[in-house]
Amino acid sequence: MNIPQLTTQDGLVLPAVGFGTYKLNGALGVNAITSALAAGYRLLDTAYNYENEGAVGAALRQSPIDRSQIVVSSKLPGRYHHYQAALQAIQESLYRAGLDYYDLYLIHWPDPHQDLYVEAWQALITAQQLGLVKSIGVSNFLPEHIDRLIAETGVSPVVNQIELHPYFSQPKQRQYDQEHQIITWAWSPIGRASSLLQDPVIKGIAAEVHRSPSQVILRWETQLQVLPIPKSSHFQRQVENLQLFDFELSPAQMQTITNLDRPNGRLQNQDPAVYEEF
Ligand SMILES: NC(=O)C1=CN([C@@H]2O[C@H](COP(=O)(O)OP(=O)(O)OC[C@H]3O[C@@H](n4cnc5c(N)ncnc54)[C@H](OP(=O)(O)O)[C@@H]3O)[C@@H](O)[C@H]2O)C=CC1
Ligand SMILES: O=C(O)C(=O)[C@@H](O)[C@H](O)C(=O)CO
Repeated sequence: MNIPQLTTQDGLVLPAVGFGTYKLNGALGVNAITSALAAGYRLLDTAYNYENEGAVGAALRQSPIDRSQIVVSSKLPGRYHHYQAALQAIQESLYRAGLDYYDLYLIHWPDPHQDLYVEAWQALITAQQLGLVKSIGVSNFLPEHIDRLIAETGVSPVVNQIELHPYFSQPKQRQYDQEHQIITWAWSPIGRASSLLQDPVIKGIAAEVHRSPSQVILRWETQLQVLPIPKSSHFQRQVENLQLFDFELSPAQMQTITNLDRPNGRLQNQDPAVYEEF
């Protein structure tokens, strides 16, 4: 499958759609991730807190695809934001996966009340210098958090992974990321299979373009220059969620979907200004 590519400000080449692995654990998880690689995914998103970096590593070893062809990304939990703890957690992440490097490593949440994310960022910078990770980024960071990282370390994240779907389309954060050459990734890009997939507006456009609701949403994200990371444990859906590049949404269809944005559109009210996850 021919997937377009995006290049980060430090030269990391990313496929325009990746594979989310939250809840894909154990042998069933390994099977689902192996199946995703067979379907054509070349970007895997995991996290220390998903407790499945081992499953990701096992799937990578089972796959005939060379490691160098796959972008593997993981995330640092809030309980390891102190510098030394963060460096050890990144090493532990690698041991769990059985990898000698991650292509990308993100701070999972800023946890602003704890206020250690700049220290965590300094550890990610060191991990990159040591070759443990090729590129570094953040997740769930607001402009004020990224401004501080840049002001205090001089190093910008290359990726910001945030909640983004038609009910929560994040225009301000997208604009900020774009102005700073940061690639925005969409987590829960199809709204975690909530009522979004049944939305009559989405279903109407899906009928117009002869695609599924999931494909319409993911295509809308890629046309916004956002990189979605849908998760599915089923091969057919994994394939469906990759088949996004042989059709196009018109400007009017794009705008109609963007208009679905709601002020309280988050799935679980996880506002990074106040939400903390450890
Ligand atoms: N950085 C962060 O804080 C966060 C990061 N993430 C990352 O983002 C990834 C994706 O988000 P996630 O929350 O998993 O939600 P998604 O929006 O990817 O939705 C996943 C759900 O949609 C179902 N599904 C997938 N494809 C289809 C389809 N074509 N038609 C109908 N249903 C479908 C899946 O079911 P089934 O598996 O049965 O097919 C699953 O229930 C995560 O896996 C994780 O890697 C997620 C949350 C927070
Ligand atoms: O899945 C993730 O990456 C998370 O950060 C979690 O917070 C997730 O959003 C969740 O559902 C927690 O209930």
